[in-house]
Amino acid sequence: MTSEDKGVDVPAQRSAGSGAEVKDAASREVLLKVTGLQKHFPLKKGMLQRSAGAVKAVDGIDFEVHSGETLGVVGESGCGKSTMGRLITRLLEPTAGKIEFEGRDITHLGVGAMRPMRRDMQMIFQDPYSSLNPRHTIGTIVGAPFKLQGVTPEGGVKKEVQRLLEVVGLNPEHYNRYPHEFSGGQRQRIGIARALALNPRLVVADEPVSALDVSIQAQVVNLLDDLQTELGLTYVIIAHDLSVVRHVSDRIAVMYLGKIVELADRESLYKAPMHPYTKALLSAVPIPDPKRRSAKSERILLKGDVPSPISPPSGCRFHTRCWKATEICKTQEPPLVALKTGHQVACHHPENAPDQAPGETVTAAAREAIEIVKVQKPEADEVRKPEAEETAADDGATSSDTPEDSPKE
Ligand SMILES: Nc1ncnc2c1ncn2[C@@H]1O[C@H](COP(=O)(O)OP(=O)(O)OP(=O)(O)O)[C@@H](O)[C@H]1O
Repeated sequence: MTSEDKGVDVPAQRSAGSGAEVKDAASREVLLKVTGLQKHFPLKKGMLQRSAGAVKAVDGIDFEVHSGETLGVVGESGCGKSTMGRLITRLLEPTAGKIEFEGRDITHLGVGAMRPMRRDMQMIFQDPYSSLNPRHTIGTIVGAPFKLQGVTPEGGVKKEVQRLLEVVGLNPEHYNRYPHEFSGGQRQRIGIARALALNPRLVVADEPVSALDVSIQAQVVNLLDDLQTELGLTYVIIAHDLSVVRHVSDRIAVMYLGKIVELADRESLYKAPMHPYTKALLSAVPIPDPKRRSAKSERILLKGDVPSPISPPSGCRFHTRCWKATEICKTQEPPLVALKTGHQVACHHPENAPDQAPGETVTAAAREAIEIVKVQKPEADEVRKPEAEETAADDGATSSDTPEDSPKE
């Protein structure tokens, strides 16, 4: 990462004060509150388009996001993370539940009523290749939110767009260039500049780095982190594995088949995960400590695929893949409850906490549910925060580089 990224100059935007202040987010006001949120996509079949059930993509989730914090949301592909992100930014209409933003119920606001709210909540998308219109210059792309909202920033749109490009570490002189002239990392910076244009309060980033090269991932994650400190942003960052959100999240929600199965402070979740699913996900995360990196460790391989969200398993949805499952797990859905301060889990037999259904016998299927493998943890495939700045190849996104002299990844 470059020094330009670090010392972002943001005079016209909301300032958060010190980073420490920002990271003490749990004590801050609740910016977003989600209660019983559901999204069921109806399935139709035949010529008559008869109803044939529904994909229960998000199936009753509750959480809060505090002003200035980062909530990481993780889970395997198809567990409903993107749908959740699109619901909270109101790009999708919920089937049930409630979404409150700054205390206001926005669950069913129409397009017109949502327009002014859009300034306050923005989304960054996964694919920096398809999320930018190839026929528009980056000036037009980053300036689009001003046009859509009918807002003229002080000094005019061009000046503000150039300032935003600088804020995200791009050369403001590249205002008239097209997306194809930029590398993946640079395009994601363009997406970030566009998201920041209207000085939002909440930014939902849906897998913001998963389409990027590993060395570039660290730079973009660091940029998001720096921007949060500078601008007082609140983030919901969606990722499919825990290594991406590890350094930037204050709290982490783990999703499985449309449900939140664990929600905890980062420290608590990494040190003592309670849900067996989280434990399995964590066992796949590379060890960040360089001294321990060559250490052998155990990886929990979950056998079997994620069941279909059209007809999820009864009781605890994870019971078909869990090595601790008992009869109660098959029949009773465990509620998401706080078993420790700041640590909620939905499990009858949690790890690192008293068993909620002691005396139950593990089912025969559970004994076959996983495979434990000894692995030498790889060194390279992780998002490292400080080291990445020293070692990662620059993605050419500095204000002094040009797209020509910085080859695309
Ligand atoms: N518009 C839609 N119509 C029908 N089903 C949908 C729709 N959008 C998503 N789904 C389904 O909802 C479920 C959750 O999808 P979602 O994209 O939210 O998961 P995800 O955790 O973000 O996965 P990924 O990491 O692969 O994007 C999946 O089974 C998906 O196929």
